Amino acid sequence: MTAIVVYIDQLDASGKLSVTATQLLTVARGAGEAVAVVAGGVAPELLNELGAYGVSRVLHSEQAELGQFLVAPKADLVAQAAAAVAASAVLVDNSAAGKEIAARVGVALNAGVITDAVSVSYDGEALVAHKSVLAGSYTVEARATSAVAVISVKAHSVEAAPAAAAVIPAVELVDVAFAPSSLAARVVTRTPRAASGRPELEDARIIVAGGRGVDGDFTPVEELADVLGAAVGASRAATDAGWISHASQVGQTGKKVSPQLYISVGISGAIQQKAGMQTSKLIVAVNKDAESPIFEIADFGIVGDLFKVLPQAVEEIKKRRG
Ligand SMILES: Cc1cc2nc3c(=O)[nH]c(=O)nc-3n(C[C@H](O)[C@H](O)[C@H](O)COP(=O)(O)OP(=O)(O)OC[C@H]3O[C@@H](n4cnc5c(N)ncnc54)[C@H](O)[C@@H]3O)c2cc1C
Repeated sequence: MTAIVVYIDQLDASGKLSVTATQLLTVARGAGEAVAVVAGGVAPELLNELGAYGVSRVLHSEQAELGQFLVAPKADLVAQAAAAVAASAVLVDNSAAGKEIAARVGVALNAGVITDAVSVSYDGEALVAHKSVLAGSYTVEARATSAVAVISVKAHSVEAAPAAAAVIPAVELVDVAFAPSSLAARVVTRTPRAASGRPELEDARIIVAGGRGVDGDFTPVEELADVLGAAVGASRAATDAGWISHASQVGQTGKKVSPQLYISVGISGAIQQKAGMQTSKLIVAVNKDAESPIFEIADFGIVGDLFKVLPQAVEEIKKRRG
C-alpha cells in the first residue's frame, strides 16, 4: 500500500490535532497508508489521536532549527520523511506556511504541486485534487503526473472520520539534514496574537464576514459570530479601512475559505471577494441593495439593513437555544 504523508505542526506543543489535520488524515487513510510527519514532540494524547485516525507511522523531529527559523526547515523535514517512506503523496493545510512547505517539498522531490484544493478524492490509482479557478468561474480536477504529488488542501475538504479500528502508530525519530539556505532567516522574536476565543478562519465551520456596509462597526457581525461559534471574516474594503485586522481578509489577496456556512454581511460580492469564499457549502447574504452581485451566488439572501437584521437573528438564535 502506498504511503500518503500528512504534515502536522506541533511546535506549539498543544498536543491536539487541528480540525484540518483530522480531515487530511481521513483523506490519506482512504487512499493508502496514512503516515504523519510531525514537527515537534509526539505527546501520548497526540499519538492516541493519530492512532484513532488510522495513522500507522509517525515520523517526527524535535530539532531546535524547526522552531528557530522560518518555514524552510519544516519543508526539509517533510521532504526527507516523505522520501524515507517512499510516499506517493504529501498533504499539507492551505495556510500560507502550508503552501510554502508544499512548494519547497515539490522542488526537493521533483513533485507536482497543487495548491488551493477544495477537496481531494482517490480514483483508485492516485489522489485527484478539485479546485475552483478563475475567481470561481470553473471547477477543475488536477492530478500530478509526477511520481509524488504535493497537495495543499483547504479546511472542510471532507468530513473528518476516525478509523473503524484505532491502531498504535510506530514512532520514528528523523535526523533532518537542513540545507544551509533553510537556515538563512532566523526568527528573532515572536509576539503571540491576542486570542479572540473564536475559531481560526481557515478551520472554522461557520464564518460571518463583514464589509464596507458595517461602516466601521463590526459589533453586530461579532455578536452573530459568537452565538454561532463562528470565525469573523472581512472584505478588503473593511480591512483597508482599518476596521479589522488584515488577517481577517477573505478573497483573492486574503484567505481562501470553504466553510459549511458563510454569512456575508454588507459585502457587495466583487469578483476578488468571491474568489476566496465561493466554494463555501452554503452562502447566506445580508445586503440592503437587492441588486448586489452577492445575491447571484447566495443560497439564501436577506435584503435589509444589517444593523436591523443581525440583532434580530442573534435574538432568535438565543431564544431557540433557550
Ligand atoms: C488586485 C485586487 C485584489 C483584491 N483582493 C480582494 C480580496 O482579497 N478580498 C476582497 O474582499 N476584496 C478584494 N479586492 C477589492 C474588491 O474589488 C472590492 O473592492 C471589495 O471586495 C469591496 O468590499 P465590500 O463589498 O465590503 O465593499 P462595497 O463594494 O463598497 O460593498 C458594500 C456593500 O454593503 C452594502 N451595504 C451598505 N450598507 C449596508 C447596510 N447597512 N446593511 C446591509 N448592507 C449594506 C452595500 O449595498 C454594498 O453592496 C481586491 C481588488 C483588487 C483590485
